[in-house]
Amino acid sequence: MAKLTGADVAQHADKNSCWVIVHGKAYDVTEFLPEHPGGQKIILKYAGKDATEEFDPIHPPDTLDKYLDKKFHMGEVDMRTVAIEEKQVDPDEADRLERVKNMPPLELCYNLSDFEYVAKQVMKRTAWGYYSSGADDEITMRENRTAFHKIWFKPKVLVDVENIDMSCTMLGSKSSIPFYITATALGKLGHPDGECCLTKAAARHGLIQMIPTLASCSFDEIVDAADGKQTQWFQLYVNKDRQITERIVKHAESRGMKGLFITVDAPQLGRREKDMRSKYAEDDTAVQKEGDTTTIDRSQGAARAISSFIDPSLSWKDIPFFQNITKMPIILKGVQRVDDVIKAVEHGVTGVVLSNHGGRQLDTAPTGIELLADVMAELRARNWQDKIEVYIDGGVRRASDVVKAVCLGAKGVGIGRPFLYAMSAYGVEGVCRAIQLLKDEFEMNMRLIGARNVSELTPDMVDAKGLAYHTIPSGPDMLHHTVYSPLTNPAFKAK
Ligand SMILES: Cc1cc2c(cc1C)[n+](S(=O)(=O)[O-])c1c(=O)[nH]c(=O)nc-1n2C[C@H](O)[C@H](O)[C@H](O)COP(=O)(O)O
Repeated sequence: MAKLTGADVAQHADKNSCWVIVHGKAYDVTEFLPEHPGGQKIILKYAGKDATEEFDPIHPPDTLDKYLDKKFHMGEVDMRTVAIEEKQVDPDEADRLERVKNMPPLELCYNLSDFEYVAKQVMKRTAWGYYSSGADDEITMRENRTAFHKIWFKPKVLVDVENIDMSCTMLGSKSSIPFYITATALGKLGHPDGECCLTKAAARHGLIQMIPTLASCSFDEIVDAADGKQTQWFQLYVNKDRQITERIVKHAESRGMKGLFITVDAPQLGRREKDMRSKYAEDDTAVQKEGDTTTIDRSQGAARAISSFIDPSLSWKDIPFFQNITKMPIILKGVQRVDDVIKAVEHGVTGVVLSNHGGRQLDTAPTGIELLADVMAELRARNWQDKIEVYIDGGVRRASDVVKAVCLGAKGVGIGRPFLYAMSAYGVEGVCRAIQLLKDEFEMNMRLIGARNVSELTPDMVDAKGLAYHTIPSGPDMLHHTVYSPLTNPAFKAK
């Protein structure tokens, strides 16, 4: 079949007949226009043209193959005949680079909050709205942070701590330190190289990276960006179509993934108002008009736009399906109760991540660190502590948080937003600096607590009684309040 030309596609450039080109193929999206969660405007901007650059940061590469009926796949386009729109740098990217120029040099970032401050200045609104948002009133997102402040160290003195070994193993793979880069979607919203930035930094620092299902970079791009020696895990959102899921899992295993993290806390994505607000501000066709009876909720931000495939019927009865299709260790990511950890052991999974998705799902769900203390007590009471690897994530911003989690029994700790923030202005170098800052803090903390290696970080080195008390308002957390509050931040006022 002859290829289409740019002129063929350009004839379909309005609401009545709208074709776009993505990765050299033409798609008729006319019927899809009113359903696009991101609104119609953004698609019509590229009607009859090549939309690849706009499409890539938000949509996993196989989105159209998976979700647009084949009858709307119009065929290959001879890209030599497509008028190059003067290939200008994406205007958002030009703006980002302009803002980066006014940021402090990387060496002036001394902690992860510095990166958060810089990211807020540098990122475009949709990126900051998406990355920084938590669900509803963001109580859990804040509690993720303050929970660590309720745990106090009980340091030992006069321990010979000249030689410190921070290394550990997680799921049988070596890591230079007991934290990993966790799965966070849409990496290209914050930086044009997306998740590949995280891959390169993880390789340089001997860290494990968890690759998200909803990455902006394709899965193979991320694996190809690895150095061939580093360990990568795969985070899975289970698709309603189990055949798609099976294909994805088998491919992940064939590419060398050393762990399958099944996300179990998101049968529906949480309601994140900063994400929604930035979506509205960008494109008011994304909201339903008077009399518009379609049921699509187009007011959601990037999150809902990309997650309609997730299967809300996923349940414990599905665990054998996964155990049959892969030899990878299976970890349930997003477990939030002690009795579900017990069930996980009984179902023979290898591990759990005690997590509330960074506070982006059920608001006032418990924090991973608080749950960890209860989980380990129950596992030890049954002498099951060696039957399952327990991880936590959420709100980790200091190495002392990692030390506390390991003392309480965590095998390792996932860190999300800080690496996105570090990447937004400084790319790979930013993520490497963030990791190095944590390593320096971790080594110092081990010396000061009196532990020479990770196995000496034990429960008797912390006093975690304070975890039982949920945050008593202790006055505004000005650092974060000024970063998050829409009241002090005009950028978040809807137009
Ligand atoms: C910050 C962030 C987190 C996301 C995330 C996207 C962002 C921007 N996304 S989300 O689009 O669905 O919400 C994912 C995801 O793809 N899959 C997942 O398992 N967890 C997702 N998480 C949760 C993440 O894996 C950690 O649980 C969380 O980031 C840990 O909290 P901190 O960010 O405070 O470290």
